Amino acid sequence: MEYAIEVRNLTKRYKDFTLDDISFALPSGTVMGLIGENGAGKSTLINSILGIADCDSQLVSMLGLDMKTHGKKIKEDIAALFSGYLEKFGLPQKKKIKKMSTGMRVKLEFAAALSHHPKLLILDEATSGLDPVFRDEILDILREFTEDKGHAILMSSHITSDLDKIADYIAYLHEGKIQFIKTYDEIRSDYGIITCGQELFDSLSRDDIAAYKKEPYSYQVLIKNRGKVRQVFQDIEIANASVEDIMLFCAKGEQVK
Ligand SMILES: Nc1ncnc2c1ncn2[C@@H]1O[C@H](COP(=O)(O)OP(=O)(O)OP(=O)(O)O)[C@@H](O)[C@H]1O
Repeated sequence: MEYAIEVRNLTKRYKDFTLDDISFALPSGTVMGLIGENGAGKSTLINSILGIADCDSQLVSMLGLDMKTHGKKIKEDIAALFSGYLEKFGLPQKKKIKKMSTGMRVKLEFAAALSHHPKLLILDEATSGLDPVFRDEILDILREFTEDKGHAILMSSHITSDLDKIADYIAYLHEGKIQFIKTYDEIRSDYGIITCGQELFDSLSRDDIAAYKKEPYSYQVLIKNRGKVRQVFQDIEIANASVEDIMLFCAKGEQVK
């Protein structure tokens, strides 16, 4: 399989934060959504991959080339967009551009980035601050981009509903560590939510509980081995867990010890 991005054992240490031993591969022709709460390390990961931040790694390769030895060539074939891109990089903002709405400006940035015909797009919260109509237009542009099987996208976003519409894989980063990288099919078949009382909660295998929330008279349980739980408990109701549910459970729920 050809990979648009391959990262092995990437670690980046700040004084109070460590992006810890990250490994993943993004197949060509696919879109990976990078999610995680504020401060989880999404921008640090993207900046490390792009060489904007120094990091330790065994391998960072993009479009089949090693970033250490072919950084210049790789950068010709990738486009990276960040939130507030124009401001951040001090690009000339002519009056006409200044007068544009945020939505128009972001569309312009995408158009400019794509006009170089990149093979890989790396987007860090690039659509944040846009209303649903503009975000939808950007998603259409991204969908068109991925129709070419030689193209790929890595995009961080807090708007999980956007990722639901476009991503093939979801990578969930929590406190500097990758919690999982899964396809939507895997997420649907692996995870589920059970609302239950103490008795059922106690009889669930601890290995099958990803996280739970205790409510006054019941438990909300995010299970992670849905098929196995279903085999044991044939009559219980298991609701589907969205990517947002999983994030909320893992970030705010309790873990079994
Ligand atoms: N240059 C830096 N020096 C020291 N610490 C940093 C630096 N850049 C980021 N950090 C820390 O690294 C952690 C991860 O930050 P990062 O911006 O990667 O998270 P994020 O997942 O992108 O968050 P957000 O969703 O809020 O953008 C934070 O605790 C942040 O304070």
